Amino acid sequence: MMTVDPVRWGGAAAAVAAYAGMCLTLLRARRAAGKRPQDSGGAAADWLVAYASQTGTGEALAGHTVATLRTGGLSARAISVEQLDEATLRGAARILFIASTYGEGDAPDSAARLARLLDDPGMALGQLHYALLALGDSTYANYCGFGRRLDAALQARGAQALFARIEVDRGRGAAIEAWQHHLSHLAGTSDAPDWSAPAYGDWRIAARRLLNPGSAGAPVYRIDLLPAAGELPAWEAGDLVQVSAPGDPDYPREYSIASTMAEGCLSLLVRLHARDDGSLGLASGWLCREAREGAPVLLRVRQHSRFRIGDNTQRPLILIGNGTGIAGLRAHLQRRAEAGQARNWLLFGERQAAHDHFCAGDIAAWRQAGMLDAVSLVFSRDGGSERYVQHALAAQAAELRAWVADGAAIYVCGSLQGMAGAVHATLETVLGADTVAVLDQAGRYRRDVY
Ligand SMILES: Cc1cc2nc3c(=O)[nH]c(=O)nc-3n(C[C@H](O)[C@H](O)[C@H](O)COP(=O)(O)O)c2cc1C
Repeated sequence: MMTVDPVRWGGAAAAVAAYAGMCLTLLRARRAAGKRPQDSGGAAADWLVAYASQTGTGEALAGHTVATLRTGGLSARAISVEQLDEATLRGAARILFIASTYGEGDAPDSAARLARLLDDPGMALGQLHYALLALGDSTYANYCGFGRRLDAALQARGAQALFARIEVDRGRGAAIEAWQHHLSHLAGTSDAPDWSAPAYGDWRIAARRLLNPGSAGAPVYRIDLLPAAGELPAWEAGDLVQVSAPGDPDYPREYSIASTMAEGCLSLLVRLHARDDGSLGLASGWLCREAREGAPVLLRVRQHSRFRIGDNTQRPLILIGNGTGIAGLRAHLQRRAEAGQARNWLLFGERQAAHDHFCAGDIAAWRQAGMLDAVSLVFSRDGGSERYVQHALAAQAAELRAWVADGAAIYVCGSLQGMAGAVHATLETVLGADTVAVLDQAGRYRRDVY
């Protein structure tokens, strides 16, 4: 489904005229870019592909975009918008932006600097030609909110669009094909590399266990999966999977992986979602209830580089989460235990210790093995003085400062509403907003929130 503003595509004649105009603009842009026998790939690339991506879809599309431009002999390089500094932005002649949206119409974490730069009324970008691929999900009220704001801000600063913004609804192929089509024109090639998403693999449910019997919240299941044949594919702690549910194969659901490869199976923690009318969510209902043990599952592993350990291996880790967010934190803690990295502090929140103490056995085992320095468990309905993880964090402000001074990295996994925003605000209160921004820039503050 192509989701470009319908007004722009209102009449066939207008569309044809617009298309002809666009081709002219592209032709000019291509001439201006000049053809290179081979790509320098260096800092002086003619085309920058700047991605603002949270979970890697935009980053992967940026890689494909660069590859397509290079196929046509153009010099191109992909960078995260985190690396887009003021001098680069003011000096760039051509940038292709790929921007996803998070929260309720928010920018991904990596886009904080870009948003600040574009807020500067003194920023003039008359020299810049750009195009924008906005990634989003039309079930959110603020569909492609950040991409749309970015587009408006670029135009307000005088930048000129090479073609109209393209919006991609939940990864739908038609919009991506439209983007590819424009790129092929830019690069003057019909020989674009294959962009197809990796195929789903055949897996099966090896085991399924209810983790919170008697909970006041919705049931959460641990689901262990194995490939139907052959070896486990490679993944790292922090990575995600996409599951294609039979009732809704076009919209894969993403889950954080809760286990390490060394454990020999891929585990997910899935909360059974019930709609207002009592019917079960399509994907979670199928995974948690309808599919039997042994049932086939179509699944693919996705790298989530922003939530991997990266170069934080030697650092102390502060791991903060709630609910099924323990999944991503569990994979990291298990990996740390396997690697003998003991400086870990887990802060985890749920409702009642008696029912919702997810991963209690793992936590006890890590503690006993000396792999967890500190554990702060907060059960909001048990009547303690600390109700949520952000309150536990605030109550231990001195420890938090000491850990960060000692080089710690902070990993947050779980719900965006209620948890991640409040944790962020607490971090800013305790550490200072500047320090949090520096940690973020340095890859020492990583989030997998949903
Ligand atoms: C927690 C969460 C919040 C989201 N909020 C929005 C939103 O407000 N508007 C929207 O259009 N898409 C929203 N999305 C969808 C993402 O923008 C979409 O999945 C995108 O393809 C992700 O790209 P990325 O992997 O490059 O970050 C949200 C996704 C998640 C997981």
